[in-house]
Amino acid sequence: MQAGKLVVLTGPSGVGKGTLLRSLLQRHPDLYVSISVTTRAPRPGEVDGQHYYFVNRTEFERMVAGGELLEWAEFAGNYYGTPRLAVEQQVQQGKCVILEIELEGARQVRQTFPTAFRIFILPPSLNELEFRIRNRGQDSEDAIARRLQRARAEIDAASEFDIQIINDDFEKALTEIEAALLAPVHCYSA
Ligand SMILES: Nc1nc2c(ncn2[C@@H]2O[C@H](COP(=O)(O)OP(=O)(O)O)[C@@H](O)[C@H]2O)c(=O)[nH]1
Ligand SMILES: Nc1ncnc2c1ncn2[C@@H]1O[C@H](COP(=O)(O)OP(=O)(O)O)[C@@H](O)[C@H]1O
Repeated sequence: MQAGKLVVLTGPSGVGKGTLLRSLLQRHPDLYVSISVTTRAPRPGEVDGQHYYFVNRTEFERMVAGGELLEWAEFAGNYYGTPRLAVEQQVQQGKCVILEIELEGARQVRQTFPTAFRIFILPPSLNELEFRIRNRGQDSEDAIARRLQRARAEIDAASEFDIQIINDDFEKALTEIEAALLAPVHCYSA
């Protein structure tokens, strides 16, 4: 793979990764955001092949065994993974590919693709994180508890990443991500 065109975006559930990415894509349509495979049930409004590829555990395990995933992890009781082929094809075509994945997956990518640029998004506080997850209104109490429990360990690992961005003021965080991708990663030109 071409060096420097793979970007990993990690941060606790509910910190705003998806929302930041949607805005980033609007401003920079040339970016390619990888579509993950998951065993999680679709949320209302989520479209198969657009937000995720929704599969059952047997199908997911078949993909793992077949080497079809660049990385994968279990998160809050479900499997999540990055389809390898699409990412490799997009990088070969010169695209800047963004993986929005959790900590274990990010660590795997560091082993297999050490030149990937890795960004960690932090919440202003754990209280605000919990507020955002609840306010989003998409998860059961059990799913919220699992996400918050995982959030603490993820936040503790933030220093493993190339940069840390606090998503407090949304526009400021977006501008910081843009600046990071513009300068060292060359995902697009000014
Ligand atoms: N390792 C890995 N994590 C993923 C992948 N896709 C999504 N995730 C992460 O899985 C976690 C749960 O995602 P999701 O159920 O959509 O919940 P949300 O992040 O709270 O909206 C998040 O931290 C995602 O970044 C993937 O392909 N691989
Ligand atoms: N800077 C911000 N300030 C306040 N709320 C935010 C901010 N960024 C995102 N949100 C909100 O937080 C919730 C979680 O965001 P989301 O993008 O789903 O998080 P993630 O993809 O990291 O799980 C959403 O309701 C979103 O609108």
